[in-house]
Amino acid sequence: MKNYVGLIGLAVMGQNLALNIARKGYSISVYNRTPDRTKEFVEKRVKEEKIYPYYDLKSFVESLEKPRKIILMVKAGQPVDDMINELLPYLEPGDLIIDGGNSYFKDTSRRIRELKEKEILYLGMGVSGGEYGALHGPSLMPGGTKEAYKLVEEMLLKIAAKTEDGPCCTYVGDDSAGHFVKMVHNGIEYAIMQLIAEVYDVMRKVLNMTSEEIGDVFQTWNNGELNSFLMEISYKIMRRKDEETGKPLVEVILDKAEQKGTGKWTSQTALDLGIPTPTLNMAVEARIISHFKDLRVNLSKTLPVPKENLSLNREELIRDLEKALLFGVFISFSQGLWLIDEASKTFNYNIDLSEVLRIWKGGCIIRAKLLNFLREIIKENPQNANLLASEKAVNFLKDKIESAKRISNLGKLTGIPLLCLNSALDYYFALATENLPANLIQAQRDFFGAHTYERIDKEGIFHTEWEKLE
Ligand SMILES: NC(=O)C1=CN([C@@H]2O[C@H](COP(=O)(O)OP(=O)(O)OC[C@H]3O[C@@H](n4cnc5c(N)ncnc54)[C@H](OP(=O)(O)O)[C@@H]3O)[C@@H](O)[C@H]2O)C=CC1
Ligand SMILES: O=C(CO)[C@H](O)[C@H](O)COP(=O)(O)O
Repeated sequence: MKNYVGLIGLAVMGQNLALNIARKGYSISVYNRTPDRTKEFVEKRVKEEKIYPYYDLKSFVESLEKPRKIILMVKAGQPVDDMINELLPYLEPGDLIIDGGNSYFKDTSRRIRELKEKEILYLGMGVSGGEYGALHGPSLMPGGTKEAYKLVEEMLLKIAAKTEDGPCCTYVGDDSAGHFVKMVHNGIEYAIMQLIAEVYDVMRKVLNMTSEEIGDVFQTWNNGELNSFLMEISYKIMRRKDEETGKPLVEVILDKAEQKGTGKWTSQTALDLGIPTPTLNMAVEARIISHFKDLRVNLSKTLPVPKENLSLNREELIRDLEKALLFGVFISFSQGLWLIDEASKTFNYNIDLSEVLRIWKGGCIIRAKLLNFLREIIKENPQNANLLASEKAVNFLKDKIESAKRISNLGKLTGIPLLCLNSALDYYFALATENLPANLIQAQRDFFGAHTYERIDKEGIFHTEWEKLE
């Protein structure tokens, strides 16, 4: 008897995804580069499940029914190419490789191209939900050919998270569409995490709230419009005590945020495609700035930061923070969706944004109650991916903008950096501005480089001789 599917890479994600697949009734062969990890997995975590370990790639591939379906859950980058190259001698035309890691979408396009020549099918599949999601139901974002997707559709729908709107898996689109959407998902994830961190900073520094008190506020918010996975884990984090010191664990964690690349790729891609995503970009910048801990410690002793003593109403401020956070989260999603839509047109992905929002509703890290509302907006006007153009968005943001402004001003008065919130506000103001000062930019460009400009009062391209050249 051959096994239905194979999975390579038994770290956090691979182990849990393999268990999830097996628990849905599929027999699965597993392989990991380091054999000890495979042994440990099978000994410690596999019980009744039809999970079969292999210690060499040839017998792993031979254990699979044809056409073979092999999921890669290995480190993104070169390891994916290495594994594909090691697998190729054992594969036949019609076999399918599914890359479930956080691969860069351009790598995925290249791999699809290269493997097509060998008649090997390939899906680039974003997986979101961390280890819990992988085990109990992640959000799955597969992209590639329909033919490849059809081979595994039934299994993917079974292992994905479920919501009232169906399984959190859909055929996202052609080529690297799946990995593109997962990349932007992560860009939005970075922004929401940073926005939550910023309101946390205000609460602890301006209101002198304890971590436990902040946890209580976060929990209350999680019962309302801000209901989301990231809000939920944040209140749980606030309450966790460090076993060694008895202090809230969050208070003994060093303030240097790491990153593996997906947020940075989102910003780089947005710049390449010419779509503004300042809030997502600022979340990346915030992580980069956080990394300069020693420099910050030194500069904090020398750089003057004027701070005002303010008498504030705690309840009012907390209400403002909640609304400001909602404002920032909405803006972050709207920037990400616009980027996905532009990529869909540029790369012919054919992505249905409403479906993307649907499959983000469950299992994934950015799942949030707000997604229902965003879907309503997109469904109302599928041709316009810019959420801010909808009347619903105008009404939603109307009562949040003042709160966001007050929090932003408070940040200035107290010297608290609010990179994401401020950028969300400025993005909103910029898009709501008929006359930006870009006329001066054009004049400057024309002055020093004869780059020309357009005029507001007549058609054409113009150049001025700003100074006589001798
Ligand atoms: N952790 C998370 O929350 C999430 C992770 N992802 C993505 O899923 C993928 C797997 O993530 P995660 O489980 O965290 O594991 P890691 O990203 O830490 O990768 C570890 C796995 O990759 C294997 N590996 C590394 N280099 C090679 C190589 N050159 N050849 C073969 N195998 C190699 C390791 O094998 P060995 O044991 O031999 O070292 C191990 O199985 C990554 O792309 C990640 O970005 C996606 C969503 C969430
Ligand atoms: O994809 C994920 C969640 O959706 C992974 O957890 C990823 O590692 C998060 O990105 P980073 O490590 O850069 O914070």
